[in-house]
Amino acid sequence: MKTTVSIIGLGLIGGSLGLALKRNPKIHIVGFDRSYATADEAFRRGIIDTVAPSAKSACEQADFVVFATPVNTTVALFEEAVNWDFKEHVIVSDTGSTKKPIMDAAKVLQEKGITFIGGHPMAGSHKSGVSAAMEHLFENAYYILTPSETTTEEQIDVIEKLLSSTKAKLIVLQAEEHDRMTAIISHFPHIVASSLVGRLAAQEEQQPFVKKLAAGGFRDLTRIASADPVMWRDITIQNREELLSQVDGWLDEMNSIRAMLEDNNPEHIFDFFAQAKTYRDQLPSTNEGAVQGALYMTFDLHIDVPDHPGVISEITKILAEANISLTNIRIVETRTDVYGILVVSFQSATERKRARQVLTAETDYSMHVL
Ligand SMILES: NC(=O)c1ccc[n+]([C@@H]2O[C@H](COP(=O)([O-])OP(=O)(O)OC[C@H]3O[C@@H](n4cnc5c(N)ncnc54)[C@H](O)[C@@H]3O)[C@@H](O)[C@H]2O)c1
Ligand SMILES: O=C(O)C(=O)C[C@]1(C(=O)O)C=C[C@@H](O)C=C1
Repeated sequence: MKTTVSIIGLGLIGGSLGLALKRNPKIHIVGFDRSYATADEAFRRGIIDTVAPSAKSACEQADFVVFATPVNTTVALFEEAVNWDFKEHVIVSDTGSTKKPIMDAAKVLQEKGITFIGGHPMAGSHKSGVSAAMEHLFENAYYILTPSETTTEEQIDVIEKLLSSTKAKLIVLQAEEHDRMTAIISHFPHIVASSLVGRLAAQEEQQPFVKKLAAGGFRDLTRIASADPVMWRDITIQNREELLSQVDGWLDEMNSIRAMLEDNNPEHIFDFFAQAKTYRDQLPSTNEGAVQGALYMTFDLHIDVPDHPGVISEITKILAEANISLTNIRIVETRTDVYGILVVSFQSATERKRARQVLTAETDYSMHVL
């Protein structure tokens, strides 16, 4: 007998979860998305085994349900779900980036005897939608579970077993501590990234050339500002209190930076950067085998390539023939000589190592891992 898992919302996270759960041959996946085109793509890509006609129908046939919708939608769906006939032993979970409001909203289900355990895989991307879904997305990432007071050890064991094929590091946290920590390392940094982009846009009129100068540093720092605004609107609304406290801390920090600039003391300025460097350098890194922490990790390979047409297809052909998938490819346009730098990103350090080996064997380009 297969376990039926229903996924509601088949975007980046729901789709990636489907792919990871499909590694387990004993799982049958039913999917529902409000966009039929998305559900159809999920089916065609083999992410789900069957498309359900409604969220209700998907939920009523499942042993395990995961809501992978934007967090305010998940709350609204719980209110509807009170009237659905879930299986008696079902475990319901979600993937939302906030946990306390989701746990509160799930109380209506728990009052009906339904087991709800909150979930949040700490891995993602600025890309959204089913087309961005990846089987490996959660590997080595923390996957936070937030049980309620009534959750039993046995129920935690069941959900941990079900999610084991994600190869994520499952950990249990209280919803409140989850929301405090994610405000620090994810939600507030997202606001800062979007506001840096806003500052650039606001000053473009006076400095029309400025955006062309926005090179590596600005792009690295603001990549996440390209994420889906619906998802981030919902997260911001749900984690407002923690975000207000982060904004207060940031305003204090900016005031002390202002004072530092007024003082113009080289030692203090050095210390400011040195302390940040020391702390940043000891955070989980992109090294082989490292755990994917709160920091999004890309496994980039920098390749010095001659600036001639066809070079990208040469590289991608070699990689495709070796069955190595890449997650991103871009040219860094900071050079003015005849060589450019092609940056190719992979899903893991192992894939990057293999890519380097095959490219070394088949080309004479120099390559660097920064
Ligand atoms: N993107 C990330 O980096 C990330 C990481 C971890 C967790 N999360 C959380 O996971 C959830 C999903 O995020 P995502 O990045 O996959 O978003 P996404 O936009 O890629 O996918 C969301 C999907 O939900 C569908 N949907 C919306 N309303 C629906 C409804 N009423 N019924 C059925 N389907 C509906 C959409 O059509 C879409 O396919 C969010 O709660 C988000 O906070 C996101
Ligand atoms: O890497 C990114 O693009 C992300 O924003 C992923 C990220 C994060 O902040 O780390 C975003 C929200 C999720 O809840 C979890 C992961």
